Amino acid sequence: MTVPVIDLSDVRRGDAAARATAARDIDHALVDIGFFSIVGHGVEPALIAGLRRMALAFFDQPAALKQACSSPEGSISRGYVGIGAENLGPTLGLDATRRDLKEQLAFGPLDAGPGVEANVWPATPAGLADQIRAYCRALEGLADDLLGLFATALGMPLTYFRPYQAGHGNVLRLLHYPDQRDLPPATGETRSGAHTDYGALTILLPDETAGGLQVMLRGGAWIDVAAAPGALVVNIGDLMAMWTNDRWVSNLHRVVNPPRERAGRRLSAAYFVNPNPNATIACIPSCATVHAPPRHPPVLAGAHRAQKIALSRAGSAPSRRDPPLERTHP
Ligand SMILES: O=C(O)CCC(=O)C(=O)O
Ligand SMILES: [Fe+2]
Repeated sequence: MTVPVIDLSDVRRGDAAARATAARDIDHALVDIGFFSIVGHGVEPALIAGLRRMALAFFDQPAALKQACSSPEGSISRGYVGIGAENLGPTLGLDATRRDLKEQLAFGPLDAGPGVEANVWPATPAGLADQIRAYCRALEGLADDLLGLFATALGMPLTYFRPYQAGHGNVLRLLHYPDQRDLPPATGETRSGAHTDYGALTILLPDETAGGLQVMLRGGAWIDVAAAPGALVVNIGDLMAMWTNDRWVSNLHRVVNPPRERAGRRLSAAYFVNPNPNATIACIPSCATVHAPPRHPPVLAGAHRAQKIALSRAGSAPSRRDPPLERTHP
């Protein structure tokens, strides 16, 4: 089994039949594996190349310059976070004591609004802020297109998810996994521990040259998430799984170390599409029946995310009351 590829070119041209086909293919992918990749997504190759170049230029700066953009105390997903400070294994209670061998730089919504935390804009490299803004604008549009297709796939009106995004909590996270010749892993350390994403969906710009991203099949085997040049990878997070009553799987994924003989770093950019923090996420009407009543109590989107971020920073995790890893089909 491989991660399916979905071409959005005809959908973006307004072809109704292509839209119905894409919605069906997305539904199958999200039921089976929780991941798919997209081509024909409309994000300009030059925008992607520019983002990658700027991100690498940021991470290549001296540590003191990066630390000057540190995530403010108490902040959720803003600014620079160094190696080992946020680790994904502990967010599920898996790999609770392991560090992720990555550093990151995160940005929230571009438009400040009530209750929206300010971004930390690095002064260098010059042009980074403009590049981030342009990429985030493009991905905001793509996220809206995808959520429209998700709504169609679930038999709901096209704009069903839009109100949940109005004061969105989307986050762009640039992720740099250093060359491991400079940073040999300690026993058990990997680029990223196994985790599920927290929100509605994630649009990942992968590093197709470096590899390393893997997703778990329902049977328990790990497979590589291979992406064609120019493709973006889409997966859903916990809140979308709850919304769909576990019809769709918020699947376990991780980033493994490169083989010892294959050096090199990995640069990826994850755009996390998070519902409004004050939105209540409860089973979508089309996803419940008398025989399959809602399985999850309603949750406040912001509270779920804050809890996960706290676990990623805690270094150890309490056991979860409500394990999200459903390995059976609904
Ligand atoms: O860098 C990657 O390829 C994946 C990162 C990831 O899964 C995450 O940060 O949630
Ligand atoms: Fe992830």
